[in-house]
Amino acid sequence: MSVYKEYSLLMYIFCNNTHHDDGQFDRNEVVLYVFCRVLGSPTLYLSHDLTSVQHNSTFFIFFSTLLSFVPSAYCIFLSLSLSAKMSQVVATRSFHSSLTRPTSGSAHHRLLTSLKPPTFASKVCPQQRNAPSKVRYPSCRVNARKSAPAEVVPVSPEDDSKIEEELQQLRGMQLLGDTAVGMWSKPTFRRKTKIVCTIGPSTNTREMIWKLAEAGMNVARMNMSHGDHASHQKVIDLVKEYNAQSKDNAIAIMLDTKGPEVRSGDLPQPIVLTPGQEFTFTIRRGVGTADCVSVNYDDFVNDVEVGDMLLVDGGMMSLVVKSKTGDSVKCEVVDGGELKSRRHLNVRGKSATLPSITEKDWDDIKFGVDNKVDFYAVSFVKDAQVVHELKNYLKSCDADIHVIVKIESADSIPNLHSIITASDGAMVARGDLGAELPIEEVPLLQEEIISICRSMGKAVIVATNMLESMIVHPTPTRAEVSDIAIAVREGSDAIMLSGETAHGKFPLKAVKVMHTVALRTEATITDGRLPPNIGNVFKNHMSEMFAYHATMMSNTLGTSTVVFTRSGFMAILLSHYRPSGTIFAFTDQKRTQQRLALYQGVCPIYMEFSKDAEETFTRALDLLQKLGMVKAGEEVALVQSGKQPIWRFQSTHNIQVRTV
Ligand SMILES: Nc1ncnc2c1ncn2[C@@H]1O[C@H](COP(=O)(O)OP(=O)(O)OP(=O)(O)O)[C@@H](O)[C@H]1O
Ligand SMILES: CC(=O)C(=O)O
Repeated sequence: MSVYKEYSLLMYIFCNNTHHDDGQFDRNEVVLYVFCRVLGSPTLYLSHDLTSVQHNSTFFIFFSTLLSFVPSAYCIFLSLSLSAKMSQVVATRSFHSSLTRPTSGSAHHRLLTSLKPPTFASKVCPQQRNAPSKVRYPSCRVNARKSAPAEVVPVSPEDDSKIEEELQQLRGMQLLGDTAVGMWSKPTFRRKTKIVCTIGPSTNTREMIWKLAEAGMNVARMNMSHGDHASHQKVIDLVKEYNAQSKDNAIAIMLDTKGPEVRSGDLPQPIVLTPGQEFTFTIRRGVGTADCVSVNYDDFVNDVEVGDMLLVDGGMMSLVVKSKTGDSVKCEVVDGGELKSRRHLNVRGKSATLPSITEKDWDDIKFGVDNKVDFYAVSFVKDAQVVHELKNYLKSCDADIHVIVKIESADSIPNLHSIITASDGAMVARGDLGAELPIEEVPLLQEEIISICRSMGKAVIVATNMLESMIVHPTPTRAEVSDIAIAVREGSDAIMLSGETAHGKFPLKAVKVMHTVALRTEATITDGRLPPNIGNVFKNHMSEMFAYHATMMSNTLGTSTVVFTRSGFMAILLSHYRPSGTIFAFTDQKRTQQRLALYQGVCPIYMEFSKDAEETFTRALDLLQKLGMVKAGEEVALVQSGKQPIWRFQSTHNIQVRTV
């Protein structure tokens, strides 16, 4: 069914309109192209110089756009003598006139393929020309050129002197202004992909939380499989204390539920398993001998069958089931190793028949509500029902906590779309995923989950083993570095450190390596890549259109984006379009600032809003300049859109290009 929208569009452009003989397009033409292309509405074109209107390429775009989409549209050319420094586009939606909104993919395609010169189309939305209908294989365009020297920090974590040099240089910025410069003076300020750090015995002190934040941590994760409420409370309090002190940086808090995981019991000391050896798992409590250990799940004996392959510790060891009794499962060791306390047990190809949210999880979830955490990472989600159940519970508590589903169970795979649709984002939990499913499926599923999340406008985190060797070694393997680069190129919002920061020997170095590799990789991605069907999710929402066009403008003009948000909605929406410049998200809500820390490309900044829009804009741009985030004379795309209007009518959305 075609979508009919009723609105009228008034487009006006005030700008220093320059004429280009070289066939290149200027800012006005970009703006015109962008808006005519999709809105297809009566258009008023104001220009101080009609020759620019007569320019062949402009005519081409103008008429091909209007005629191909909107036969009834009309355009008016006016010649004005304007040289204002600001170009402004205002689209006003009302319900007085009726026009068809051209949103069909084929129309888009027609327009894009008819556009000349091609450089323009490739500048504005190159990803659509090549977009496959289903992303199965890496589709990103990577330019092998070197990144700007200022953005390259040393790759080797050993090279602390160079890192320190960079930190010193950035710290110098603190002298620039009188506001706290926490985030912006750290080497995190241009990295778009966010870093999640699991906090554990290596990092649960005040000193380490501060150092992790300075090194680039954006989200602190607490794994409820370990520790108790008292130890997690201490971490939450420390992160909140850091956030309160650091006016311009915020660390989000993520509570990761234990879920229905099956683990072996406590052992007085590690047991060495050798291939061919007989070994027994029992549901009897408190057993921990050289050839038998307890399992924490009473139905374990019923769930496994003779011939099943058991994976211990994410596949570090494996055993085949040989026989069963009423309370025990006898196995033969296939791949041996050292069995320590409380290790994960997975049955290849099977998920445990436990509910996704256990009693312990509900207790932990309540703990999260009381402590106003930002995200739940829900383990072993198998279907969307459990997400609805949790969301309903959170609504009943009036708790504003976002739900990230962990994709790690074999049963979740057939339900990926419905699970992700119900959630606020997903985590590719590769540890258990690679144990429940054949390991070679993991990279393919990672790519697919990222692609689904991107097309649905949901956050996505890639987790587990990213720098595993750095738990004990100060340098990463080359394969680990490549793994980070792949997750960044695939477009994940965040990448996660687990044991590396929880109990590793080099937690800070691990964060620095992750930061450096992500930053270096991002510098090779030349333009924002839109997932092919992202528009389908929000197609009825005007904000989506403005996020899309703001992204195209920002990519074409090479600007960063400035947005003002209370709920975070518009900043998150913009993030999903992955503009190539930074999204500076100003908010007057601390919770929103904290939550936005997870989203790719978003620099969340807390600032009181004034009643006057213009005054707030000026203060925001001044602050960015003071912090060294933008320079005088630089242009930024300032977006006013979203669900909750601030300083505008519900029906009026804006993109302005402003010169700082
Ligand atoms: N709060 C904590 N207290 C004590 N140890 C912890 C804590 N958090 C993590 N760890 C240690 O760090 C290791 C790695 O953390 P991670 O979050 O990856 O847990 P995991 O048990 O390996 O896997 P999963 O993420 O699937 O629960 C854990 O196995 C545990 O030994
Ligand atoms: C993160 C996690 O739970 C996993 O990889 O299994």
